[in-house]
Amino acid sequence: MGEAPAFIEDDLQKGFSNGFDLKSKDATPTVIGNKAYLIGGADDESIRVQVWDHSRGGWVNPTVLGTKPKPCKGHSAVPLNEGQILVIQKGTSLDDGVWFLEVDTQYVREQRKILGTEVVAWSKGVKGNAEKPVVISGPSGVGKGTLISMLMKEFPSMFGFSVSHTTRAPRNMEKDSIHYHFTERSVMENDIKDGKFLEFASVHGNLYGTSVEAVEVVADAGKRCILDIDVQGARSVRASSLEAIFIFVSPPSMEELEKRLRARGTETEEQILKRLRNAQAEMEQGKSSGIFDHILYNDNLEECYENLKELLGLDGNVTATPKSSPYGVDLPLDLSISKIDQKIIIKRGSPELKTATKNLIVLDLSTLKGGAPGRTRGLNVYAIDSLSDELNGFNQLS
Ligand SMILES: Nc1nc2c(ncn2[C@@H]2O[C@H](COP(=O)(O)OP(=O)(O)O)[C@@H](O)[C@H]2O)c(=O)[nH]1
Ligand SMILES: Nc1ncnc2c1ncn2[C@@H]1O[C@H](COP(=O)(O)OP(=O)(O)O)[C@@H](O)[C@H]1O
Repeated sequence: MGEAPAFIEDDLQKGFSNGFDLKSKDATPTVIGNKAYLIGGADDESIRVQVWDHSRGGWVNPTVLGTKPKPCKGHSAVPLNEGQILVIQKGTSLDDGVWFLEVDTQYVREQRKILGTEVVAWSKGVKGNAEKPVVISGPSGVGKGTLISMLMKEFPSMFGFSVSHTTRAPRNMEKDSIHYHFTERSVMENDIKDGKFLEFASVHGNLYGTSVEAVEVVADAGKRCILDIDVQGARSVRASSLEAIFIFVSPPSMEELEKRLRARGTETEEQILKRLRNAQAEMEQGKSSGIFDHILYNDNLEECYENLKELLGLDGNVTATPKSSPYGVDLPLDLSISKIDQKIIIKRGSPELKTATKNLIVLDLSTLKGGAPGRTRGLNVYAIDSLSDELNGFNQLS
């Protein structure tokens, strides 16, 4: 698995002229298809990646997307079947040390077309049960914010709000970095150009957007992400790799919507009229675009909230998922890795060492969700005493 084919062997014989220290074990390329990926040799603040493209017969410096892992004292790389390379950093904590380098996923292929260059993308692996993020859309004043607040209040450890960026001015009670990241248009436009946004849209004359970081922060906390975004944003997210549940909140009537918007008292008359005009189009798109999995009618608030909970599977006795152990554990410098189906076994100490109690850490990759841009969620991590019979005959990788 992942052994260097002849073309790589030839290049190794000749010696790379790409500045990598091939005496280091970490400089062994990982092969996927007819390309080899050399990970290592930090050039600045992050780990460097180079690609050997056999069809072009040369080394390529790819465009590297995503938050990059910090340089570390070494790593093990394991090719996965899904166009990804699992990179486990030695000498770091398990929370920070599990990364996926996407080299041929749908996102990477799309970006390759857009950018016209070789592309790879980093995505950090995070624990948790990988419940799908929840996208909530609907016209201004329908009650999205109210419903989300109720959910966050009842299930604070389960949900995390994706704090959007906006160029609109803050309302009286709104706090920067809690309700929105209030931003200058020029700053936000530059950040969009730099690929920092998962989606963005112009809504009611202002720019709004979800940064990749906004959803990463929630995933890192092991929580289910809630996004309050407009229909255009929902369409972009639908087309992305985020794999969310899409809910459109509809008012009982346009008259009631206007009443709520006016009663909220946060907008000028001009802004209210603009929001009501846009509401017509949003209602049509919301109900007919095929983007949304569910339409929720917000007539009676309590009833609507109960329906929302039912959609999210929260209507029974729900307890927060316990944090999976052994997070907080350090990945030692002398670890060895094996792969059995969808499980990665990390053994502390060299392969020859006898396994001590709880010396094996299992990374179960079978429930992974998401990926670049953003985190790879659903990493299941646990410690075991010894390899059971079913795990016998595993394939030593490094
Ligand atoms: N596309 C997109 N829309 C957003 C984002 N954040 C908020 N919105 C939408 O922008 C619209 C206006 O939001 P806001 O100014 O808070 O007004 P409100 O809907 O009346 O509370 C709403 O439809 C939000 O769902 C975002 O990050 N991306
Ligand atoms: N079912 C409902 N019945 C009456 N008023 C509601 C209902 N749901 C929300 N509201 C009120 O309507 C106003 C707009 O709600 P809000 O959550 O701010 O909407 P949005 O976030 O969709 O713009 C708020 O004053 C809120 O208290």
